[in-house]
Amino acid sequence: MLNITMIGCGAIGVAVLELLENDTQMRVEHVIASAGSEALVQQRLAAFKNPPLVLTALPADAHPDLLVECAGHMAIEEHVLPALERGVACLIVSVGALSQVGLVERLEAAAARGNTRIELLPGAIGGIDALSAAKVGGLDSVDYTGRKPAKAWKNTPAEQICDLETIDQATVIFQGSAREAARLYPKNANVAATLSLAGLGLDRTHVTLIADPLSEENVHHFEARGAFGGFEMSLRGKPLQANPKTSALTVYSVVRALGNHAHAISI
Ligand SMILES: NC(=O)C1=CN([C@@H]2O[C@H](COP(=O)(O)OP(=O)(O)OC[C@H]3O[C@@H](n4cnc5c(N)ncnc54)[C@H](O)[C@@H]3O)[C@@H](O)[C@H]2O)C=CC1
Ligand SMILES: O=C([O-])CC(=O)C(=O)O
Repeated sequence: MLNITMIGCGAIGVAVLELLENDTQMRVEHVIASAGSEALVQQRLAAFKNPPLVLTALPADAHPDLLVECAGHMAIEEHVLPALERGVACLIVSVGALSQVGLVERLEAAAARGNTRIELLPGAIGGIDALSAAKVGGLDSVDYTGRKPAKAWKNTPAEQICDLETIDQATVIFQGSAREAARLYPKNANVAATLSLAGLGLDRTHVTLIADPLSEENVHHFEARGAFGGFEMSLRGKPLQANPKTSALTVYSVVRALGNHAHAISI
């Protein structure tokens, strides 16, 4: 039985727990919540038959098989770095955090000292296997467009560019590098950062972000060209009801990755 600790118990975390509730090969034993939110998290877990224990940090004597982050960018510094140092293998969805200068190197160094590994999950996007394979032969360009319903851009700098309540057509709210996208739209820049890390890097990956009042999906489209040829992919993700900024595929990506650690064959 794979013993898992999960950081964060919001839209992704609760949905992952629901999917794993009756699994016989893996179990989330502990959930790490932000200090002060323990009661709220307990409430979210009330309907589970056998809920995980809620903590605010990984206890010093705990050695889960895997620590999976489903919380947000701050959790990488707070929980993932120290867990790697202690030799706990980590999986993360908040890949956008890695656009902070120096964080990739710090994670690598912590994992090396702990003799363990960190895995960056594809989350809301697909095709990362093909993109990172294409990188081996050399890439010329990677262009990404993220299109989401207008309400998904609430509380972001998009509010200074257009009135999200009243726009009646698709509006470009950002064009630039993945590095700048991550700085301005951290909660929506995980896909851009993942494509950058798999492909041409944060400065050479071109990003366009669109607020679309006519869309009910989170559409991630990218086009890559290089020595291998070219490919493009469009993923029309359904947003989670509990958090419209997050696509449902992210939940399934976490469950798939955990399953790949628990099962004899990984795919
Ligand atoms: N790679 C990808 O494609 C995607 C990645 N994400 C990432 O996943 C994160 C979580 O997404 P949702 O579940 O939709 O968000 P959410 O806001 O519904 O839930 C996040 C939960 O984590 C908790 N949390 C925040 N910081 C924490 C910390 N330092 N320690 C412990 N708990 C903490 C919050 O209190 C909240 O309950 C997002 O912030 C985003 O960075 C989200 C969507 C796609
Ligand atoms: O679609 C999603 O779930 C999240 C997203 O765009 C991102 O973080 O880049």
